Amino acid sequence: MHVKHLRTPDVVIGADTIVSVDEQILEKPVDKQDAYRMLSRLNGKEHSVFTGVAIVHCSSKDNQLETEVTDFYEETKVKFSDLSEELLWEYIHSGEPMDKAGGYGIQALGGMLVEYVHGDFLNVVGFPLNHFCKKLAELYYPPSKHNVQHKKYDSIPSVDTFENLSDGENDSSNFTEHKGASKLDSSGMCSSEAIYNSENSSSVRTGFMVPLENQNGVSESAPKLPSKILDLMDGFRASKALFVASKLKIFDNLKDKGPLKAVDIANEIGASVCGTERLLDACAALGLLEKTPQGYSNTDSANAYLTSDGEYSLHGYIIHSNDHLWPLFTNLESAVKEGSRQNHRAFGKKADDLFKDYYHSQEVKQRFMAAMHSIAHLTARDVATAFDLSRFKSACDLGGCTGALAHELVQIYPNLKVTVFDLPEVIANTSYFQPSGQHMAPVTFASGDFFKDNLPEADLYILSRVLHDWPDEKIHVLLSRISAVCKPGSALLVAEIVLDEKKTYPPRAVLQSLSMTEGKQRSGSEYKQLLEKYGFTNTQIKITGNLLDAVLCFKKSLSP
Ligand SMILES: C[S@@+](CC[C@H](N)C(=O)[O-])C[C@H]1O[C@@H](n2cnc3c(N)ncnc32)[C@H](O)[C@@H]1O
Repeated sequence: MHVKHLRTPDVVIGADTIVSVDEQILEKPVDKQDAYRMLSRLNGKEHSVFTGVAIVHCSSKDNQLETEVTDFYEETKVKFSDLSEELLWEYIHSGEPMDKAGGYGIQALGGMLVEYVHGDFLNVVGFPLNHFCKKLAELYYPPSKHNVQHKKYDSIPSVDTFENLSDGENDSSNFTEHKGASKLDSSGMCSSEAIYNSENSSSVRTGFMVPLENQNGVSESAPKLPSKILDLMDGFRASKALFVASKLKIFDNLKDKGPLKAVDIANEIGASVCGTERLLDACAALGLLEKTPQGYSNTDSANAYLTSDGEYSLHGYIIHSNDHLWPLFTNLESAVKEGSRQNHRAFGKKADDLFKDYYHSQEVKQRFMAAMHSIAHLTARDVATAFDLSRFKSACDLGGCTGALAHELVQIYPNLKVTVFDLPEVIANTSYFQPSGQHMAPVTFASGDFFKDNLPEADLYILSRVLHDWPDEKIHVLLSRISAVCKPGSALLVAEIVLDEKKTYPPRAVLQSLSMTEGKQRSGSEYKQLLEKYGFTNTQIKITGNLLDAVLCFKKSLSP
């Protein structure tokens, strides 16, 4: 403007907004699938919306442009409720997500996805007006350092118009009483006011927050609460409350019932009334239960995921987390110091083979299988549809456990026959997990050891949550054996959490690694490299937005 139109603007304002979840930035989706990936990441979780703003104050001196830049950002926390696939897709089909950071617009249809907003709503819309006004006021009316009494505002400061701010006639030593202050107070919009007493004049002005400085010039404004750190500090209490409520079958007892009083639930589960009441309140505080004067009841999420017979129940995995992972994680310090698994400390004996350890007792085995089943069932649809597998006629799910993925595959691809291959002690216990009322013919179960025994013939092999468990030598044996039986053009589908290239996302995978199995989690390029070593090419990676991602690769044709 200065050069082209020979006019110097007073001020230029730039702003842009991003959405961030689990330390990742979500920009605008490039297509519907990308919008789905973003919205699935936000589903049921709290995320942050940041807007960065730059205010460039311009002036010209001797025809030279002079600029002074002030920048700031505003963060607002937004939580999505637990949303169904149908709702997400309906929202995506509305077309609204496409030009919006994070794939939603809170001011329109996207508002229905949001459970709560902590902070400035307008910041989520795209511009943090309140913070901006405060900044403008600071810039144009810097407060005197002396005698500043400070009180905090809850609401928008009383700036009549922006013209008032930019007229340049007022300065910090020449405040006049601002009529808006009492108007706002009486209407209840502002909870308090800031009062400045300069040496020469006593005047009242409202409009912006100024940190009070003590005699040493040190700011005494309250520090910003580190909410993420505080949440992590409390995380273990919340996890344990969920585990114990699941173990005591609180969610099962409340299923399909009206609100129940603590005393009734305590009687049902054979626990103390005072202890039960505290646990129920903790579950209500964590959003797992509803509490009303009539008593406690399950939330929709608790009915769907926390009851032991819910279709997508996570009960199995929660019990595994309580009984197996929790004792291991309480020995994390030793695990880190020694660089090894801590089964001997947690369970009193060393684990030579991860699975022998799980399968040494019927109870532990069933618990482990239920845990695997709950995650496999929840992820099976997304893994099965990550790629079009309709060209394959037969598949073999190696280490396929209860057959949850196999059953989903045959539903989606009716021409596919799937064999689930697992250790004999697992195959002997799969009947409990089979879906009822389905035509079962296309899924068969075969027992064997994939390191030693003949692998069933198939034109698609599957390794779901297998590779991350084993050290490189074992992976070498397994992939060499699969590669040897795989005909050119046949494929291998790997289902794992695929790490980003920095290997810090998603945190779930990085935290799983702390269990110190001899295996490891890998990034997309690491999977590609590993699979290429065993003759698999054309590797495609699909980040599903679910708990497991998918990698598909094809056996290279023999060179002529
Ligand atoms: C982490 S679980 C994953 C189960 C299932 N694929 C899923 O994604 O839910 C690993 C599976 O590999 C099986 N497994 C371990 N060692 C095996 C072996 N030597 N031969 C065949 N299966 C094995 C285990 O019994 C278990 O079912």
